Amino acid sequence: MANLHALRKAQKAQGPATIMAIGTANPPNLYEQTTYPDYYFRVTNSEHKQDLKHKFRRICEKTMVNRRYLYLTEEILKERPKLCSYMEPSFDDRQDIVVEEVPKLAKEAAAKAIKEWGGSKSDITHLVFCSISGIDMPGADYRLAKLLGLPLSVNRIMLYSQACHMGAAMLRIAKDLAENNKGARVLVVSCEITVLSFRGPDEHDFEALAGQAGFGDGAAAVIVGADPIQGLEKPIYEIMSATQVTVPESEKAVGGHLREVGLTFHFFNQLPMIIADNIGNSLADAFKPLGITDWNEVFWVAHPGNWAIMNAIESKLGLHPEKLSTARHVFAEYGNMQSATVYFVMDEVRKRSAVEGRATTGDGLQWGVLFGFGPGLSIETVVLRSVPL
Ligand SMILES: CC(C)(COP(=O)(O)OP(=O)(O)OC[C@H]1O[C@@H](n2cnc3c(N)ncnc32)[C@H](O)[C@@H]1OP(=O)(O)O)[C@@H](O)C(=O)NCCC(=O)NCCSC(=O)CC(=O)O
Repeated sequence: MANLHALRKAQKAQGPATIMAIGTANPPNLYEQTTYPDYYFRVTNSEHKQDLKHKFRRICEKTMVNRRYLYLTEEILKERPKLCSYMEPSFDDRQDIVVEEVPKLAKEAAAKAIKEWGGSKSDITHLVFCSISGIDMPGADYRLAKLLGLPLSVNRIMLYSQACHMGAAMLRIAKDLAENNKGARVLVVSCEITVLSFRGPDEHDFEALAGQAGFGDGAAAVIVGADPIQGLEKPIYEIMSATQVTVPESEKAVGGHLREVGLTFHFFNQLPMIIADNIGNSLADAFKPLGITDWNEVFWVAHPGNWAIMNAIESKLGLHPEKLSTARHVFAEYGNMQSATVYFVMDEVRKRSAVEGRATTGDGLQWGVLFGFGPGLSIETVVLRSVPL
């Protein structure tokens, strides 16, 4: 028994899971929000719906998004006109694109993370990959591992058809992998492109229209491992805890359905209040062991969702405006890239901290919260510890 105990102890890492690199990527096509209504109504052959176009312009302005990167272009849409209809069966056309393109964009982000990490690809032991799009066999994880040239021994996990909370949820998974497998180096990748949900406008479907106005395409990757090798690996944040909670009776608050017409999307207008009303309990539970009860004492890496959600959280928790300013900046510059967004925010927080001469990677503070939410309603709360700069 004593030997077994020693064996099990030797299998585990000593220190906490640590984020050692962050990489991000977007498709090359940049769309300014001011001209997007003209583009969108032209490519979807909807110019005759002028009233709806004016409404869409107002919705675009209300999002507070300035610009977004999207994989789809006018040329691609001309080749695949079914994507421009409101509800024509079009799944095969969409699937042909996402199966190929999701791993490719993911590779760009992953390659940047691996470069920053500085280790060898052969030392990557686990790959955790999420995308709403691209269900296939073998999956996008297999394609990504092949594109990157990862060892055949890499342990792969593919998470399809999840949404915005998965950026935080994958850190929860990576933490368990890194801390329970000594020497593990986990490549965590998220890639979201909106090809499944792009569709033409319909005056009776506000939720689809709001989706067209707010979602953007992006990929992000992080490397997670415990016990960084001194002189070789540079910690950015330690992951102290990671938990998920499901808000009861809230499954209709936000979600989607994969159908012949692609991915449909729905949300409640009350979503901001539902999130703001429930996040306080998650924060209290997460920070109780540290004795922290003032949410302005921690740095924030929040999934933005939309502007109203950030307003509701800020007001309910009494947050100072700078706490969500990086989340707002990322949302304004890229839109809601679903599960990838929170990694863009994390990348921006550590870069801004360095540029502004802060003492730590977390705006000069020691403790921080990385927060995600998505269909369920699932709330993910990750406690981060910054490192000195
Ligand atoms: C689209 C919005 C910017 C609109 O902002 P506001 O609601 O403040 O603006 P507003 O009230 O003036 O509404 C703008 C126009 O839309 C109309 N409108 C608003 N709500 C409506 C509804 N439910 N049904 C029909 N029309 C509606 C208004 O009448 C108005 O039209 P008119 O101008 O004609 O009077 C916002 O609702 C928004 O950000 N929605 C995004 C939703 C979203 O993407 N959520 C995803 C987060 S989910 C996530 O991140 C997690 C995940 O995906 O898992």
